[in-house]
Amino acid sequence: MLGTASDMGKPYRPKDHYFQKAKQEGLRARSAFKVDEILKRFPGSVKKGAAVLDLGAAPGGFLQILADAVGMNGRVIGVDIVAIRPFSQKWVTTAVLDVLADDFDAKLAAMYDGLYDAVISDMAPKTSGIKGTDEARSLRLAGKALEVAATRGRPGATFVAKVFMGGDFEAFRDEVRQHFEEVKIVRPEATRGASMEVYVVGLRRRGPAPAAS
Ligand SMILES: C[S@@+](CC[C@H](N)C(=O)[O-])C[C@H]1O[C@@H](n2cnc3c(N)ncnc32)[C@H](O)[C@@H]1O
Repeated sequence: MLGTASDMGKPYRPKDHYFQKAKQEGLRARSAFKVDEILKRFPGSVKKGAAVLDLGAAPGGFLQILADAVGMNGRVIGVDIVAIRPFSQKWVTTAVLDVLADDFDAKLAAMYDGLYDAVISDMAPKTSGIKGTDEARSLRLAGKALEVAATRGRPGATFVAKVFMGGDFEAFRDEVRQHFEEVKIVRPEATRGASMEVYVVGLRRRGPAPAAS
């Protein structure tokens, strides 16, 4: 069986089962299967009509799944430091933004100044090969995603962020617990065997509603 824990430690295979399946299904990235699995595991986490923010969204695999999940009465905003090929669905908007830039919050608010029902991050740093450095960089990106969820998420909102396990992972999970009623750690089946990545899922953001920007 492919893509399961039994793959742990197997060598990196760029053109694996999920890569081929993504190609066949017209998906922009194999990672689409990861968010699809997360949404299926937590029914109601992203509903029809929801406003969703996707951080680190290029090339757009997650966006394809999220666009279908929210439907035409929803709204999906996708940002990344690299450009995302435009979507035909009018409810999907993308922009080239660096979440760590000083003007990120202002630029994001200029795109959409409402509250989000879900903030999702698949952001990953360029890896250096130095474990501690890569873990710290991954946590910094996830930490920024959490800050956005805490300041722009509606009470009851969903949070999903990819994190490389290790380092201060547990402190980050505890921080997510302060903002969300329930926190789950998910390693989707489509995760490559040797990868240390997991998704921290926060369900039901605790109130009150953040002040309007
Ligand atoms: C694994 S890829 C995302 C794949 C995407 N979820 C999909 O399904 O197509 C990780 C992304 O994080 C982005 N990223 C890394 N650092 C970032 C930052 N500071 N701001 C925004 N995006 C960033 C990278 O450019 C990269 O496209």
